[in-house]
Formats: sequence, C-alpha cells, structure tokens
Amino acid sequence: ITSVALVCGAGGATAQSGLPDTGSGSSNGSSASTPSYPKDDAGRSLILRGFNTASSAKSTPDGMPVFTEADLDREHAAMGTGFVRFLISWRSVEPTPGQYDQQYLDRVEQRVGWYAARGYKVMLDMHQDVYSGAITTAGVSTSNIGGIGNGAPAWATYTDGLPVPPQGQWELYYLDPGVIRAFDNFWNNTGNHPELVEHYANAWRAVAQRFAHNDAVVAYDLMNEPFGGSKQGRAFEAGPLAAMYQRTTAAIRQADHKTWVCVEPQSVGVNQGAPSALTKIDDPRPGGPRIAYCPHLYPITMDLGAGYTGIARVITDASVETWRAGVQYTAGVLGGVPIIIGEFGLDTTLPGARDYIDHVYDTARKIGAGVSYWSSDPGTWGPYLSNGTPTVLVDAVNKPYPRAVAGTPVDWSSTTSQLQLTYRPDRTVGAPTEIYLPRTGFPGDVHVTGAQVVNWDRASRLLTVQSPAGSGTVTLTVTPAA
Ligand SMILES: CN(C)c1ccc(C(=O)NC[C@H]2N[C@H](CO)[C@@H](O)[C@@H]2O)cc1
Repeated sequence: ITSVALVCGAGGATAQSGLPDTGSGSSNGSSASTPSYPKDDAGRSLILRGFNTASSAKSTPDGMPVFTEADLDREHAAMGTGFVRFLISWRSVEPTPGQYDQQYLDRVEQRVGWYAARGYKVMLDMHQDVYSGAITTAGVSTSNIGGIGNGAPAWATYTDGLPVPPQGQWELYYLDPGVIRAFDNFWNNTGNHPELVEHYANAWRAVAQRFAHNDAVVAYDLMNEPFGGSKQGRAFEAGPLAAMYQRTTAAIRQADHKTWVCVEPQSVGVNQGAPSALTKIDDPRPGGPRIAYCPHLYPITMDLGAGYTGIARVITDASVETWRAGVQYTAGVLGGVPIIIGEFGLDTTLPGARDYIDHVYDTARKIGAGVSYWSSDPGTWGPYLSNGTPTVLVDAVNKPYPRAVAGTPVDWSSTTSQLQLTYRPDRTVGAPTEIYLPRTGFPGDVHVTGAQVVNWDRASRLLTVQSPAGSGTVTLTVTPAA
C-alpha cells in the first residue's frame, strides 16, 4: 500500500464539479451546485447502492422475502452492495386494526441484522401494488394475500362492491372501478374513511418504535408507487398524498428522530419522466429535516421491451434526461433533499441492457443519488436466474464506488481500475471515508494519492482513507499498486 498525501490549501485546486446545477437551493445545507446525502451515525455522506429485496415478500404468509443469508453473502461478495430497499407490508404490520404484529417485526429485525452484520444500510419500503392482496375479481377476500395486489390488509380494503374485471396485464387492474374505489376510500376521496390514513400513519409509528435506534436502518419509504384513484397529478400529489406524508412523518417523529423519511411521487407518468407536483413535507425533528425524495425510473420504451438500441435508445435517453431534470426540481421543492432512486430495472436479456444499466448508474452518480435496483428476485430482471446463472447485472453493479464519505462529495468517477473522488472534508466527522474496490480491477495492493490510507481489507474489498489536514476540497485517486 502506498499513499501520498496531497494537502489542498484553502485556495487549493478547485475540484471540477461534474454535477449539474440542481437548482435546488435548500434549507438543509446542500448548495445549489452539489446534492445533499443521507448520513450515517458518524455523519458520513452515504452513496447507496443495492437491490430491492424482494418482490417475493408481497405474497408470502410470513411477509418475508424468499431470500436467505447465503443469498446476501453471494450478493455482497459478487457486487459489493451496501444498501437494500427491504419490502415490508401494512398487512403484515397491522393484520387487525390497531394490533401490531411484533413477531412479524421480529422477522424484519432479524433480516435487518443480516444486513447490519455486513455493513449494509437498510431502507424499509412499505410496499403496495394495486392496493391489496385482498382484492379479487370476485370481491374482497378475508385473506390479506393471494389476490390481485399487495400491501393493505383486508380490513382496510373497501371496493364498495364495484367490479374488478379480469385483466390480461396486472397494471391494468389499476383502472378497474373496484380498485379505484379502494384507493379513493384509503385517501378518503369519498369522505367515508378518514380512519384509514390514520391507521397507516400509526402502523408506520409502530415500525419506527422498533427501528428508531437501529443504526442500520437509515430510511423509511412511506408508500411504494402511490396511486391516487380518481385523483391524479397535482390534485392527488399536492392534496391527499402530501397530507398522508405529513401525517405519517409526524407519527414517525413521535418515535424516531433519526431515520430519513422518504417520499415518492405518484407512479403514473412520473416513473416515465413526467414532472411531479409533490409539495414540501415539513419534518419537525430537532436538528433539521431528514426528508429524502425517492422516485422510480421506468421509461416507456424500456417497459415496452424495445431494448436500448437504435431509435429506442435515443428516445430512452431523452426520457431519462427529462426524468432527471424533474427529479432534481422536485428534490429542490422538497428542500434540497437527498435523492434515492428506489427502483429501476429491466429484462437484462434485452438488446442494449448493459448499456442502459450503465447509463442509469452514471445518471445517479451525476445527481448524487442512491440506487436500489428492481429487484434481487431470481429471473431475467435480476442478478441471477433461478438456476443461479449470473446475468449481465452482476458485472454492471460490481464497480468501484465511495460508500461513505467523511464530508460532502463534489464529484466522483470510476472505471474498472481507478476511482477518483473530490469532496469537501467535514473535520467534525471522526470516521474515515470508505470505498468499495472490486477484486477484478484491484487484485492486489492499492496506490492512493490525495489521502492517507487507514486500512485496505482485501476480504471485504473496503478501503478506508483519512483526508489530509487543511481546508477546501480534496481529490483522492485510487489505482492498483504497480
Ligand atoms: C397504472 N399504474 C398505477 C402503474 C402501472 C405500472 C407500474 C409499474 O410498472 N411499476 C414499475 C415496477 N414497480 C413495481 C414494484 O414497486 C413492479 O412490480 C413494477 O415492475 C406502476 C403503476
């Protein structure tokens, strides 16, 4: 290991900012030219890279994903992830009104422990799709699982007897009258169920009471892909959605002042690049807000299976650029908050899939966003097929990246065998900056300029470095030792 400390004085070399102006002025310390980041308990800026784990949790009786500790070891060894968007469900948290299932939360806490033992950070995602697993084409079941959707418990599912005709594609169930009514009752668009959002907020408070002091849990994603029923766009996002977020944030803060509260826009249109009308959510926590913006990215061209080549690639790139601008705008509206891309994904066998994946991760890097890929489930969308064969995703994800920075990242970039990071050190942070380096590009010792090496753990692939004394920005570069 060799390291040469290059001290940048106050007027030291100005780091080129590879990040576009987010236009996000903010109340929480991020400047217009650099994004803000979630922090770990040591105060380090977190650059989150991981998977959604897992879709299988939507329908299991115990609410757990079909995912073992050995699966996590395989993921960690192969890709160096350090983050998970872990799916939980309202039907599991509150199976009967006002009764919270502590055995379910025990199971969640056990899985969180798997991740914590490997240095991961966890976002808990209160997942729903098409509202509830109690919705069937024959009416509302007493069972919380096995129906069309997932998420809400049967007791909170009111279709008011409206029809739910069979659909050839699951997405089209959102347009069925019974499904729209179930959402309209949840949001109290009907005026008949003001109690449901109250229950939802209190269910989140029960989760927060369990994880308020768990250092691995850094974020709560309040609702997956919200759908407004008969209210769409601004009428929904600036109305009942923002109101639920505000109510739920207040309930969480009664139990937990630490964890970031993540808010998503409506999925319809915004997943594909349309602007969101979400309005600012106030966070009463002492010490300043900890709100994050957690959009999903699914360009229509990719969903239509066009692949990422030719004109489809050109259209997709335009969609991603429009999506990026809209995401940075809304993050600014929310107060210059951190961005975590809660989902993006595709069929990895499509032509150009690897290039698309690289493009999304590069876009996330430029805007300082965390990423959780959809999803870790076996199959052509995920990192492994059902028989364990790796897809192109494994190599695409397994890249050098800074995981935790003792200051504010200004710019970073990496290739297979080099990582460069420019950041403004925060001298109040006692923990070192942590960088993941895959074996492929770094088979042996490393050479570091711009910082002092604290440790290079070739088993965990983690390099920790201390920034040199002095003020201003620091640029460090890591390459394999000659
Ligand atoms: C009509 N509506 C409201 C709709 C349609 C399609 C999606 C979707 O594909 N979402 C992308 C992925 N996200 C979920 C899990 O959160 C996955 O099942 C989808 O593939 C969402 C909403």
